[in-house]
Amino acid sequence: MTSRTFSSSAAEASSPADGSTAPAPVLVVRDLAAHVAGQQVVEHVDLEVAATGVTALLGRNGVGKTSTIKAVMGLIGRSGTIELDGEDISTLPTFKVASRGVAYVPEDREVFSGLTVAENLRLAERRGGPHRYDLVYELFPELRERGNQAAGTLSGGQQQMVSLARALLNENRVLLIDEPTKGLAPRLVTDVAHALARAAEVAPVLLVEQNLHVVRDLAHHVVVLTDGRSVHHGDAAAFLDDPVATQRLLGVHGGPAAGAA
Ligand SMILES: Nc1ncnc2c1ncn2[C@@H]1O[C@H](COP(=O)(O)OP(=O)(O)OP(=O)(O)O)[C@@H](O)[C@H]1O
Repeated sequence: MTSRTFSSSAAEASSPADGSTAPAPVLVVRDLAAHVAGQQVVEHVDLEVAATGVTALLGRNGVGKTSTIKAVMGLIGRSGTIELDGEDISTLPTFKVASRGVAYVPEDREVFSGLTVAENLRLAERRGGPHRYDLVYELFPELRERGNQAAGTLSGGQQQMVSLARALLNENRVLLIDEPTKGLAPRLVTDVAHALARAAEVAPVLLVEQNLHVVRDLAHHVVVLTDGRSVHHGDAAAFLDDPVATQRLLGVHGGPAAGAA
């Protein structure tokens, strides 16, 4: 059933085949806690995003995956340690976290619907550049063709492309991407997964994703949350191949043919 149909390169990129030591993780989070409207939504999360490739952040609905990403971005109140390339960013406001090179692709795309595709991209340009329009249009040629179209009139998949393109436009140290295939038709899931694989060649990715086919194809490492706590870290394939662990932690029967959650 499952096959490496999108691209296996991202999943394999971060595996040092020669036995050499893996490079230091780009993002290290320790003892993260976060709250929204007086409610604690993240209790204790430790995670590392590998220096290359895709690290997947997994868990059942409502366990705190999105809140973890928002806490890293400083979008919700947080405590704990967050280091980017060894530098503490845990007290920085969101605009400074972003300007240090942490890109966020939110779950609901959040394009400016009244603006054109081109204007959405222009708005994302970070001062000083460089701006990688070549990469963006190579990955998403449709966005060039639809440059004058209002983003709100795009399909869900096309809006996802705009959202990913905004993150890829600038040189970032790490991409935090929240459920990019959510609600997309199977063909578009494949397209977005292709784009994610290419994105991971440009910058390491922390990916929240419910579709385990996509996780299997893209991710090298997984971090699994339960009730606001990180409870498992490790090799993605080993985790997905363990039906007991996937059943217990994700509520789906895993195993070598693990499918969508
Ligand atoms: N603005 C908010 N106000 C109150 N509770 C919130 C708010 N945002 C999130 N929560 C709660 O925090 C918990 C974690 O939510 P979060 O969206 O981080 O989970 P998730 O793992 O990303 O879920 P899903 O997979 O369903 O997107 C949930 O119980 C949710 O109801």
